[in-house]
Amino acid sequence: MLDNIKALFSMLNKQQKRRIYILQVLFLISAIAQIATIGSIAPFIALISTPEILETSEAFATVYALSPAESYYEFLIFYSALVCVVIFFGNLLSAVVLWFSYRVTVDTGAQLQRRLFNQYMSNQFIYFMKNSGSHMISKIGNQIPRMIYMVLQPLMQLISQFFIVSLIILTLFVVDPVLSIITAIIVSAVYVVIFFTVRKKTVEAGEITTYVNQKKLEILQESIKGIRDVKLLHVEKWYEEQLDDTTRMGLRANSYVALAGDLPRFIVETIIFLAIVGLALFLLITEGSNTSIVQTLSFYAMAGYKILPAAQTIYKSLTMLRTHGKVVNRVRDEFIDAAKDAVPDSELNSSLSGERLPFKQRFEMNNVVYAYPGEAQPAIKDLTMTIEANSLVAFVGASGAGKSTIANLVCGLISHKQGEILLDGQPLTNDNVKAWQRNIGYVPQNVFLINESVAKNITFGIPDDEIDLERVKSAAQKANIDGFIEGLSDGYDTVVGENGDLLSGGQKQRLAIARALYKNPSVLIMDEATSALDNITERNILAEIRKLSKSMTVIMIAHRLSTVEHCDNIFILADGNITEQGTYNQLLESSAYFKELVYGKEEDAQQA
Ligand SMILES: Nc1ncnc2c1ncn2[C@@H]1O[C@H](COP(=O)(O)OP(=O)(O)OP(=O)(O)O)[C@@H](O)[C@H]1O
Repeated sequence: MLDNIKALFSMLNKQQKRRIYILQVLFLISAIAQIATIGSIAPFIALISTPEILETSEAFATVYALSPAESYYEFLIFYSALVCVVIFFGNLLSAVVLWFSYRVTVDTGAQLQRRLFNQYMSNQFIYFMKNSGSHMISKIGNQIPRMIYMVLQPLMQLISQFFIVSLIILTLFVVDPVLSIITAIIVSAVYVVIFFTVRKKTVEAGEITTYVNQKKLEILQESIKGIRDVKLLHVEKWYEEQLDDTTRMGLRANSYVALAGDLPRFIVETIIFLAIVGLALFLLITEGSNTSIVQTLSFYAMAGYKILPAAQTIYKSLTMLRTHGKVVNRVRDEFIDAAKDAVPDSELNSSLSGERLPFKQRFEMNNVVYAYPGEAQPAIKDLTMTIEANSLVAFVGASGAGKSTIANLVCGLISHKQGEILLDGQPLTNDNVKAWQRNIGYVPQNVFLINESVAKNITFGIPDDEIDLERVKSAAQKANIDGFIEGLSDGYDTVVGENGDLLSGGQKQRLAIARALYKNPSVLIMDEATSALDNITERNILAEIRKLSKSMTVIMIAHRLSTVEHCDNIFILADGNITEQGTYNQLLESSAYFKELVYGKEEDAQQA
């Protein structure tokens, strides 16, 4: 458990630690205030039950003399008011400290979530290819809140209640050392025995909770995102049962932890009640009926009334720490892992604005080698090529030949390990890659759309007040989707549904093209970006793209040869390298592979 607490503190920054230390001081002050409330009740009861105490007790006589009261009743009112003030301010202070404690812990959680998200975002593109999205979502959305609510908050409660219990026992010790030691031993023995009896199962319950949270997320993502397959395979019931089984497993674990946390209360409550009854009988037998018995009993009853919930909270907090402690180490490890290859925070940019790298002549790759992390075989092998600025080029090749990998290298989303990439003769490095990326518009194979308006999908990532509607319309026109958008009920304000579910595949692709063009890129990369379009729409877009390529470099990754006919240069890729290049007509002459592709196409056309 100490290991978990250390791990938790290792994640906090200086300010967070300072606030937690301040909180400890406040806990101590609040505990002292609570003790004052206990201490003020017993004399009050004595004063009511025995008015003559004002003369018999030296302490009462002194307070009476110092007070403005001139009679017993006036003093009773004065003392009652004093008790009320002590109780009111004591509890007010405790409430304020509790509020501050929640603020500090919740704030810490929010900051940690933001920091982990920032670390994820500071990673290279490859990090997101290696790590699953649900894993990252679960860390931020699930495990950090669990760490805050199930570990940090219980830890703070444990410390605050520990102060209260210790001070009560200390006060009892001053009043009656033997009795206080016996109380402390009995109460702690009950808690310790139960804690050690249930601790193994509570740790297991914590592990089950971690598993269940992750599993539920996966089941929900799989079934909802893969709804088409789920429906066609008729496996809705299977997913429902999976979800139900997993949820039940989690609930069983949680109810065990809840029961283990509440169980000792009943035992300790009974013991304390019996102890007070026993004490009353003992005092009656040894001292006879007198006022000091009432005073002593009310003091112990008040102490018991305060000590019981405090001890219970300590125990429950310990059970929570035991159950969920491991989540802290997991989050800490995630911070370490995500920080390994993260770039410094200052290099992250939150807008499109910023310097662009001038690109006027050519893009070159010289003997570039790229292997995906953990892969023995490079995906790109000793590749050399030149793309002239403001030209229209295409990459053609079999599936897995390396086309998308080249596109990622051109974008600087992945970094080559050998060889060099030159932009107008200048090497592409970590220092200029951001400025280079501002030049690039990328249309991916799988279009990602957000559940927002058409305009926001085109301007993706731009703050609302910076959206330029004229530019949006111009991009839509070039992508051949302006007519469709204007025909929609809300035009550019029409919401497209989650991942564009209210649109056809071709409409999604054209929105993605408009999004890439909105950036006014000097390089446009289209990764199979017209595959879902009908022939006429594709022809219209390609005509537009050809016009654009007079003032923009266009790189197309293509399976369909119809898209490459008018290219200035076509690169044929096989097994991570360029095997041939030339114009459409040149390749028809020189490349057997290309010829086969074209003949295939012609045969298809004839069949159609
Ligand atoms: N994230 C990755 N990790 C490991 N290997 C990868 C990864 N992505 C791609 N590869 C491998 O790199 C090689 C090139 O893949 P790439 O996606 O670039 O091919 P492609 O020509 O674009 O294929 P397709 O036309 O099917 O999209 C393939 O052998 C592929 O298995």
